[in-house]
Amino acid sequence: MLVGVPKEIKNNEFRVGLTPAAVREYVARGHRVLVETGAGDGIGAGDEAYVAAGAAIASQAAEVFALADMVVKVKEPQPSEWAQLHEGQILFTYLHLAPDPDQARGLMASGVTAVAYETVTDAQGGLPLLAPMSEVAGRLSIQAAATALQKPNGGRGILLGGVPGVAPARVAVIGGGVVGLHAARMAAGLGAEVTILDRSIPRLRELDEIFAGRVRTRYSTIDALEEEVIAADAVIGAVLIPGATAPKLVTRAMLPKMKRGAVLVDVAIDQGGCFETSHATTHADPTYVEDGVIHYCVANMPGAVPLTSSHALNHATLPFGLALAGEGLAALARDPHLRAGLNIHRGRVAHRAVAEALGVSFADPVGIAA
Ligand SMILES: NC(=O)C1=CN([C@@H]2O[C@H](COP(=O)(O)OP(=O)(O)OC[C@H]3O[C@@H](n4cnc5c(N)ncnc54)[C@H](O)[C@@H]3O)[C@@H](O)[C@H]2O)C=CC1
Ligand SMILES: CC(=O)C(=O)O
Ligand SMILES: [Mg+2]
Repeated sequence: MLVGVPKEIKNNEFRVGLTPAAVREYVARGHRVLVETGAGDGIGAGDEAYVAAGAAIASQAAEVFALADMVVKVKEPQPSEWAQLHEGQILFTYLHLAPDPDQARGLMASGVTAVAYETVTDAQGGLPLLAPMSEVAGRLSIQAAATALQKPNGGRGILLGGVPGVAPARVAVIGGGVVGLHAARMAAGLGAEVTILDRSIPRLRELDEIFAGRVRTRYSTIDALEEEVIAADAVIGAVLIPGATAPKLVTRAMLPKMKRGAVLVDVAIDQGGCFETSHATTHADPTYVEDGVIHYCVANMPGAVPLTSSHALNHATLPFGLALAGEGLAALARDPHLRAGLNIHRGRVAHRAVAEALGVSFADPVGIAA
């Protein structure tokens, strides 16, 4: 198969779909890889590193989109990229279609078979291609909160860990999955007073074991959520219902009750956000203020640390990408976990939760290679 890697074009997105080490794995299995010039610049991997790994270099993205049997990216295709995808081609990348009907229409019109990293599953009920970036974003969310809380940045002027004799900041983490765990770990590590809210009792039990009393856990009723949000200096939004639009858990009506200069970090913004007042921002202009509360809603947080993120992402995507390259659509027929990643096929939405969120009919992907 010819595997194509265009340079990412989303605002301040410095990750790359395949690292040189991943390219070498594809080439070792007899695939050809075509990489757009400069695609690896953000991780310090120049064209020469890709050539050494066995790739050919394309001078323009158009060449990659025209020739590739499978396009491997990081972020959802931007409008200029939808137009270049075509029938018979596989797209393997993050999509986050539920809150993005325009992209869904663009991909359906292109005829591409689009496999979304974020809905690929594993036998343990996890999301193995979302997890590494959730680890990164969870950890980054506390760096973002700490920065926003500084007075010159418009925040309350509180240090997350406090100092001896002065109370630390309070951090509420809504959703105790991968993002929530890593956010809580960083916040607790810096000395903050942390509460994690979740609706899964088994997960709250696990978190209680992991943190051994260092972090509080609370079942997320409306009451508990309101209490924690109002008391918090920083709130991290980290809920997920796979494929679906995020539930709006912090309402506009709660904001006036919050502390002035508190910060909301909506990591779930890529699924539409879990705060009613969230709208997506970019690394170029990451925050805005509503009702005296700072909002940080960057949808590609890991793009800010591309060295860490690109390697972590490639480690997770590699076996699935190799299966797609080796077997084509038959890999989707064989592996139900990879098939769970299928979002668009033959102009139809092939993921039930995505179809429900978009209000379109669902085309069952079973028997896809037939
Ligand atoms: N902004 C960014 O750059 C990035 C965003 N993300 C996003 O972060 C979000 C969280 O991802 P993960 O932690 O990997 O998901 P996860 O599936 O590991 O965890 C989600 C947690 O939310 C809980 N939950 C669901 N509904 C809830 C509710 N109503 N109240 C309380 N808890 C609830 C679940 O029980 C689960 O423990 C996703 O939307 C993901 O796409 C992930 C990486 C980067
Ligand atoms: C998960 C995701 O959307 C990201 O890493 O940008
Ligand atoms: Mg995202």
